[in-house]
Amino acid sequence: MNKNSLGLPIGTTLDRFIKKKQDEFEYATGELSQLLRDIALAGKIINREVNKSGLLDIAGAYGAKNVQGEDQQKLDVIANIRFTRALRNGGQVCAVISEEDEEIIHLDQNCRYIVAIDPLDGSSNIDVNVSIGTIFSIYRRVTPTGGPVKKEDVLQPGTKQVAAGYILYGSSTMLVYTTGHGVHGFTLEPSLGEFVLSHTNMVCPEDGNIYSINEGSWCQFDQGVRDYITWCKEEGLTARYIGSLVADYHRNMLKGGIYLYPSTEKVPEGKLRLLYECNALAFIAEQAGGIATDGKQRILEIQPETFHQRAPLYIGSKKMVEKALEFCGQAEEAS
Ligand SMILES: O=P(O)(O)OC[C@H]1O[C@](O)(COP(=O)(O)O)[C@@H](O)[C@@H]1O
Ligand SMILES: [Mg+2]
Ligand SMILES: [Mg+2]
Repeated sequence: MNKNSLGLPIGTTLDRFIKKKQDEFEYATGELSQLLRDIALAGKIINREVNKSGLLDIAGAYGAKNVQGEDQQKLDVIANIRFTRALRNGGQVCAVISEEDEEIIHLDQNCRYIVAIDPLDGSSNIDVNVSIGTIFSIYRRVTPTGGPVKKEDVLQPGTKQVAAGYILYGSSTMLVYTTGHGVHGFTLEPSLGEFVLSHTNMVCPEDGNIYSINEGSWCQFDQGVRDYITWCKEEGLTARYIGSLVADYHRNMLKGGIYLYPSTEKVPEGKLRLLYECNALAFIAEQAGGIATDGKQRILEIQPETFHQRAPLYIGSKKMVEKALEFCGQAEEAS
């Protein structure tokens, strides 16, 4: 029987993989396994909606703004409802913090898992048929189960994540996650409706030649950032920017590259959200041998103060992020 590098048969489904991993942990209760399955199920449901996102009833703006002041797209709202419902029905989660909700969504306080989620990442690309995603972080609450979930349960540094990942709705649909024991990727086999193990022990190349940044913000960048981009051009590096964080990060993790969203005059604290964008990708990046920093410190070490706080993000291949920090570190120190 053909086996992959984990000794698992080719075509191993996510369910079987989760079960095998659970059996490796003597004290595993199965709760986290079930939660990962619930997220995968919600991902399949969203995938179905995304595939028809060009059709009238799904396309376009929802007509309301989220806590960030951004116009919500219909699919942002649909994805938020579907994920919250799947997590509620799954019965493993006591609270959710979502990009689309200002406050904590309280579920079953007898449960011990907290999920931070960006239900639909890359919203500006929904209606133009470009890859989009979902990003999730999982924590254990710090207050006792049975009692109300408190701010400190949600405002935990990224180092406390027990699992994190993303779903990429692209030419194929992939679920990529880590529980702190390597990064594995599963591709949705549409005819089976199953996520099948396709990428084991994903490693981000130490160096690469792709840089991803919205150069449209050039006039707002600090000199250090401008100098780094100029250096990338002089070195003949390739510019790639999809405008969906999940898709840009995924490509760069596979091929070697750096994604930067620095602080700018318009967004002095950065654009991307710490709890449900930066932390999850930082956990994945570090587990794949890459680096994730805000220009001053590891993203995972930032102590969150508010649910929707933002952070500058420099993430990707180790040598490339180190080079960027040579240019940009001072910029972030000064900001
Ligand atoms: O349009 P900009 O300023 O380049 O920002 C693009 C970035 O914003 C995001 O769309 C923010 O995420 P949401 O779509 O979830 O709000 C990222 O996916 C993307 O990398
Ligand atoms: Mg996002
Ligand atoms: Mg979003």
